[in-house]
Amino acid sequence: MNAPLAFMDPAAAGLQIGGAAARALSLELDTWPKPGLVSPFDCGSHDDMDAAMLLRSIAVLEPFLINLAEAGAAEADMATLRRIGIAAEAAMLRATRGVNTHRGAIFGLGLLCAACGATANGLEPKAARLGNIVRSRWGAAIRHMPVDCTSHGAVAVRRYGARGARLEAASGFPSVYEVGLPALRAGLALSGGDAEAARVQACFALIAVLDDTNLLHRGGSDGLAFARREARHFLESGGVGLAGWRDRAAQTHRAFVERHLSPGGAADVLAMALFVCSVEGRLQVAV
Ligand SMILES: CC(C)(COP(=O)(O)OP(=O)(O)OC[C@H]1O[C@@H](n2cnc3c(N)ncnc32)[C@H](O)[C@@H]1O)[C@@H](O)C(=O)NCCC(=O)NCCS
Ligand SMILES: Nc1ncnc2c1ncn2[C@@H]1O[C@H](COP(=O)(O)OP(=O)(O)OP(=O)(O)O)[C@@H](O)[C@H]1O
Repeated sequence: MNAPLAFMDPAAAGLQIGGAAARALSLELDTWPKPGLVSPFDCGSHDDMDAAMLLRSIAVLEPFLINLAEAGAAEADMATLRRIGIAAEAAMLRATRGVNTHRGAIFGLGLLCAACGATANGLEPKAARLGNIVRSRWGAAIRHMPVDCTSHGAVAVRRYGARGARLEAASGFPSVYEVGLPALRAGLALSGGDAEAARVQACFALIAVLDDTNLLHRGGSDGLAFARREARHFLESGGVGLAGWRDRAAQTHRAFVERHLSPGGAADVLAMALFVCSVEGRLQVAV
C-alpha cells in the first residue's frame, strides 16, 4: 500500500520528501517500454546516456531534492530555490561528464518538493494540491525568471509557440493532475492492478498531449505530431487493457528510436505524477 507520507516529525520531513522524489525518478527509469526513452533494457534514442548514468545522476540529486524540501518548509523565495536548482544542475553535469540527464526533472520535481516541504511545516494545508502551491507561491516569479535564449527549450518555445517546462510549472502542473494521475488510475483499472502497466499508460497519455520541447528540438513540429499520433493510437486501441499491450508499446518504442525522438518532458512529468501519488496518497496503491 502506498499511504501518504505522515510527516510525524517535521525535522525528518525533508529526508522523506527528497527520498520520495528520488524513488519517483527511479520508478520512471525502471518503466518499460517508454517510447524513445532510456530504461534498464536499452538507451532508447540516446547515444550519450544509459540507465547506469541516470542512476548515478539520481543519487547525486537526492540531497538537493531534500534541500529544496527544507527550503520550502522555511518559506524560501524563488531566488533561493533557483540557487539550489542551479547547484543541482551543476552537480548533475559533474556526475554525468556534461550530459543533461535530469534538467527538466530537477526543475519540476524540485518545485514540487519545495511545495511539499511547505505542507509538512504547516505553511500550507496538508490536503492542498502541490501544483497549486507552486502556482500560488512561486508562479509569478517563474514567469519572470531569466531565460537562456539559446536553450533547446527556449528555442522551441519561441519557434513553435510551445508551452514548455516553465509554463507547466507556473500554471500548477496541469499535465500532472489532469493527465498523469488520471492515466495512472485508468492504467491500474485496465490492467487489473499492474503497476508497471499503469506507468506505461501514463507515459503514453502524457506523450499524446504535452508540448514536449525535447520532441520539438529533435524532430520539429513533424516529430511532435508523429509522437502524439502514435501515443494516441496506442491509447485508442485499448492501451494497457489490450492483450499484447507490451509488444505494441515496444513497437512504438522502436518507431521513436528509428526517428531519434525522445519525449524527455513526458518522462519528467511521469516522475512528477509518481511523486505526487506517493506524497499526496491519491491512488492508495503503489505505482
Ligand atoms: C526552466 C528550466 C527547466 C530551463 O528551461 P529551458 O527551456 O532553458 O531548458 P530545456 O530546454 O533544457 O528544458 C528543460 C527540460 O524540461 C522538460 N520539458 C520539456 N517540455 C516540457 C513540458 N511541456 N512540460 C514539462 N517539462 C518539459 C524536458 O526534460 C527538458 O529537457 C530550468 O532548467 C531552469 O531554469 N533552471 C534554473 C534553476 C531553477 O530556477 N530551478 C528552480 C527550482 S528547482
Ligand atoms: N528515462 C529517460 N530517458 C531519457 N530522457 C529522460 C528520461 N527521464 C527524463 N528525461 C529527460 O530528458 C531530457 C534529456 O533529453 P535530451 O538528451 O533530448 O536533451 P538535450 O541534452 O537538451 O538534447 P540533445 O541530447 O539532443 O542535445 C532531460 O532533461 C531529462 O529530464
